[in-house]
Amino acid sequence: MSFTQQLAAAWQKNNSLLCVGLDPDPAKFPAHLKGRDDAIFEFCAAIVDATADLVCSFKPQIAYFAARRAEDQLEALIAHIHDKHPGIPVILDSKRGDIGSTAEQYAVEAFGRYKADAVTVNPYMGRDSVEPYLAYPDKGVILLCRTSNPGGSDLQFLEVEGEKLYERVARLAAKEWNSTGQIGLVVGATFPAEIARVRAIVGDMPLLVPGIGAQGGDIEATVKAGRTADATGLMINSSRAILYAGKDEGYADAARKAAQETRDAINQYR
Ligand SMILES: O=c1ccn([C@@H]2O[C@H](COP(=O)(O)O)[C@@H](O)[C@H]2O)c(=O)[nH]1
Repeated sequence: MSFTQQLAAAWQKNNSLLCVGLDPDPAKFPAHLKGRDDAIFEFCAAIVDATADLVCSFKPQIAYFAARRAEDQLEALIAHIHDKHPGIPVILDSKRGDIGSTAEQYAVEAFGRYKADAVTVNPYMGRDSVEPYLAYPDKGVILLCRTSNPGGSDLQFLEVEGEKLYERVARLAAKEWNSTGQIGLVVGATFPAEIARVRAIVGDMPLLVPGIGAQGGDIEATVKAGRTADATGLMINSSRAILYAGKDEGYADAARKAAQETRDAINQYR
């Protein structure tokens, strides 16, 4: 099944637009995991198992694994998700971007090594830097468009021939680069007006929306701005607010409770 099909099935099966982000920071782990060689895997796998029936996708952020030489635990975690929770797509958040020959290697990293179902890509280097990922027909390619951080406006809000740069990215992605239907876009929950603008440009394209929870984005405004006519179209990501909802050995239960509340809050406005 392709990423797009898996996502559509997970939206329905779990009645959820929530994407749980896996950003493991050992400094925030409960005491019983500290010092263990496999702590990152154990921490994330427990969160995954506790929330898998509440989500439409998981999004591991590669920096949290690579910074601690824990890429093997990232591989094991993605294999665990595929094995124990088949049908829940995994988006590798690596935000790669480079010339075509190097992008080919990044695509092998995401889809061959890690076996992710989709990858985040920085489209700043243009069409040929995105094409190598599109060579994997079953995989999703999610381009940065209007990011959730305040500094995103420095470049993404620049006027380019009568439109903002993020609007140009959305238009190119939807009208010129997406002949295979694999592309999605990242649009921050911290900017609901721009979510609505992107939705108007791209039709039903899936949007990955980080920025609720720890970054303070408004759930109601996000859902109303980004939902499609069939009340889907969104993967609304929350990482820290779910991962660190509890501090002690009951952290996975606390994460489940936070995920359930977040999913339900999202569903109120679909
Ligand atoms: O514009 C963007 C693109 C990616 N992210 C990533 O999403 C999560 C957000 O984590 P929270 O703890 O829910 O704030 C994180 O992995 C970022 O790298 C983003 O925040 N904004």
